Amino acid sequence: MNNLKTIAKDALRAQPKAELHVHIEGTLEPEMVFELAEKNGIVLDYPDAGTLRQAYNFQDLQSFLNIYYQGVKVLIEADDFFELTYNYLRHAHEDGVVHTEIFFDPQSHTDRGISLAAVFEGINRALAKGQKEFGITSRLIPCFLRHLSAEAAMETLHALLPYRDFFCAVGLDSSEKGNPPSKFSEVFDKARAEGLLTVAHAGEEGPASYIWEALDLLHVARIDHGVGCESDDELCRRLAAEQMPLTVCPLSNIKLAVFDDIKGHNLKRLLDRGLCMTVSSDDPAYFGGYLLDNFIAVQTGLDLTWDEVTELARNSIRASFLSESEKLEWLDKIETVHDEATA
Ligand SMILES: Nc1ncnc2[nH]cnc12
Ligand SMILES: [Zn+2]
Repeated sequence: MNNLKTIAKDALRAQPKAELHVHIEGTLEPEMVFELAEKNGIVLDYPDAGTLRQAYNFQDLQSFLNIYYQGVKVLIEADDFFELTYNYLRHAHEDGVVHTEIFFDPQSHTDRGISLAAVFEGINRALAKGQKEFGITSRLIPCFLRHLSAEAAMETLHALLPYRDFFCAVGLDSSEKGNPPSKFSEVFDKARAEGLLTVAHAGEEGPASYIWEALDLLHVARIDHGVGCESDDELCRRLAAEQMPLTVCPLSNIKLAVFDDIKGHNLKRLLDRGLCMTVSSDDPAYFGGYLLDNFIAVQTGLDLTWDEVTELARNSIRASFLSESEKLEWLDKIETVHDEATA
């Protein structure tokens, strides 16, 4: 099987995949927004879930974030975080996700008076249940909100450290333009001194220089998005030489107008240049698709071959924070699925 035009969905689902870029708050479906708002006595600006969904018409990252931070406000109790995370895991399992590395935004909860204890308790309970029921393994990555100050990020890091056993890395997200990685170099220095890995959103809407900064100042293990690298040949050569993973979110990029349409997306062009490309869903409740939908979108939109799709699956495992032995196990399974499908 060289081209997946006819059997894409089942084959794509069967291929073991890791999801490396998903914001748990971005898996909050409108129906759950309303259910939790009612339970927690929160008044919403929209009459019903359908109307809220219709408002998901974004011009850019900021127009999305304005609605996303409204939605977050319905999450109050540990049980809310449990339900949110468990629903995502069920969806991910249906899509053939075997391992997931989940972002969350501590400041968007603590700034509303929600304790980190409640956030970690709810999410961790769901992760344990998801592993037991679905066999999905996971890591957690709290992100600093880059539109807030470096001091606030440092305070957040200190508040997170008592929960150090529950996360493996820190990240950087929110409004990119005007908030370069360099603003957070001290916080990331401290995080690395604590033995944490680092990742950062860079080159989603921002310039290639932000990707250089994420590499050289934040010493990231992965670049989240990174599609803005294409304008800088030297940067592309470096990313390829270092096999620095990019966690690319195709449907997100279309919804937020980073590319006009999927045919213009640079995932395949960058794959052809030897970069370590991976595919993720970012905020699936807002962008019209979970991981499998993203794989289908790029496979059909960019005419990816089965070999190219398999390379995306391999890269997702290679770029994950699993142990080397766990990676080898999944890479073996990916080869088996690949060979069976091509036999
Ligand atoms: N796509 C995205 N970019 C930056 N921050 C985010 N937070 C949630 N989704 C995000
Ligand atoms: Zn993101």
